[in-house]
Amino acid sequence: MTKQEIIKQIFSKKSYLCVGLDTDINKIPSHLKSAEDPIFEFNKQIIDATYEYAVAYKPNIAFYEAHGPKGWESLQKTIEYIPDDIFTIADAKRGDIGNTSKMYARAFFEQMNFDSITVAPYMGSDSVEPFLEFENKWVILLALTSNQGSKDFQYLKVNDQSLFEEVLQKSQDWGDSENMMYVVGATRTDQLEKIRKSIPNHFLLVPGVGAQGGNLSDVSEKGLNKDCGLLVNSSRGIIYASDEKNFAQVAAQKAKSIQEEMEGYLAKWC
Ligand SMILES: O=c1ccn([C@@H]2O[C@H](COP(=O)(O)O)[C@@H](O)[C@H]2O)c(=O)[nH]1
Repeated sequence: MTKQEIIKQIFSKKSYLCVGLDTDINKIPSHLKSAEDPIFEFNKQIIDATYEYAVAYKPNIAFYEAHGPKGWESLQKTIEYIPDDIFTIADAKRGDIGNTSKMYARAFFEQMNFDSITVAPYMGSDSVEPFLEFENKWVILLALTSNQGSKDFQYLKVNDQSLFEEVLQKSQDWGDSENMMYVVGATRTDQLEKIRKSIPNHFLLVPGVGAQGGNLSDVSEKGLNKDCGLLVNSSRGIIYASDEKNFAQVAAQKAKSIQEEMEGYLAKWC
């Protein structure tokens, strides 16, 4: 999917919501557990209910890998079910020596046809570049993550700046705002203005609103640019809003209320 296609979706739906499909068999409503593929059945109903309000879906690959071959099958069915006009993110956090990264890229871009994949920058340019060789596919590079442990390394000083700033700067040599986005946690808004200044045109994937306590208003005020430039993810806050039979309806209400808030911010800041 191209940047222009992403922007078109955002302004037509008036939403920059990404729904995270972190589907945990232990958290899905009990009436679905007798289905042939409960994980896919849950995802299907969540997608049907939230499609109107979302521009992206982000299955976190760990939740599927944990079930072995059956989990990969649920993931494949899920990705095939997501409508073509929706941006898809494989939250896989991959990255290895070049010839291995190439295989990861083939798995997620060719076999599963994801639009994008999250990649860890730690192994450097040759671990990221193989993902950038695919046309209309995106690398979403981890920059400043939402978890507590981000403080262990990401703020360490390197060349007079924080390591995450070094990642932002150095990676400008690898790709551009047409094929690279960055992960910046919603719990890190104290850095967001500065990040937006240093990469004015890139999209940011922002996880951490909802269950992790990040604030959508703050993220939007500091992170929006003229093209929107944000995909804000919520997983548990939407998909597990209810564990009753009406879970999909409740998920839709949650997604709708986030979309309505986003509509206001788009009108104000873009
Ligand atoms: O910095 C990061 C990078 C990735 N994630 C992932 O996003 C979702 C967040 O889920 P919630 O339930 O909305 O908290 C999850 O898949 C994480 O692995 C992140 O949270 N922070």
